[in-house]
Amino acid sequence: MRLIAERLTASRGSEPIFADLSLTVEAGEALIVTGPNGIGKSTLLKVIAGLLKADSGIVTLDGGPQEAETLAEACHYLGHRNGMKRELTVAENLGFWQRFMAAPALGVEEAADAVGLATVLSLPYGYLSAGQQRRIAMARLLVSHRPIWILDEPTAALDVASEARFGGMVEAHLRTGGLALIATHQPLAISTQREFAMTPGLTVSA
Ligand SMILES: Nc1ncnc2c1ncn2[C@@H]1O[C@H](COP(=O)(O)OP(=O)(O)OP(=O)(O)O)[C@@H](O)[C@H]1O
Repeated sequence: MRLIAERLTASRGSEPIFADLSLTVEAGEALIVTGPNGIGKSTLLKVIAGLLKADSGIVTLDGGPQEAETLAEACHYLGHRNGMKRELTVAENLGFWQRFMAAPALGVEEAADAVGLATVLSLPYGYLSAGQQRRIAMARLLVSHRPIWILDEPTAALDVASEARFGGMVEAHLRTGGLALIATHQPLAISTQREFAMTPGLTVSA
């Protein structure tokens, strides 16, 4: 499996953000997108996930799962927001995502346990601390199977132990043939990674 973005050009409003940007991510690999605030990392991830339309260029998945008709169906996207309802319990939130995404993988309890939070399942999500909320958002990646993980600053708000646990989660995902595209300002504990540095000046490739 290979994720290929070719000559992507994107803008927000009337503002050009990047042009002719190309990258490839292979199965088993994490591509880490870095660069200063406002350079366009989140925009790039949203375009690749199919959440924003590019002005031009194409994103393709070579050798992806046959059941996925679109790239969006083959990926988990975790943005700055966690995508959880504050009033629902942690278990209800994870259960919702498991049903919504289909392709169930770990059970809700197992996924919460994998992020070290098996004890908070019956609490309203809104009661959790910022770091705990982010960890439960990561558990969402485990309750259904998607071969592509697109993650925007996933470790913001995490403590050191949780950063290490996150690195282990991504490595396990890569070992089973998945791939990851991750925007971050922080070093990540992932051994199989390659950096894609976005710099001022609009044409880049990786
Ligand atoms: N909804 C929007 N409408 C208009 N402009 C936007 C919108 N969202 C982002 N932008 C602009 O697009 C540019 C790129 O933003 P983006 O969030 O992709 O950057 P980033 O590299 O992810 O930044 P950061 O490191 O701060 O998260 C910024 O100049 C930002 O102001």
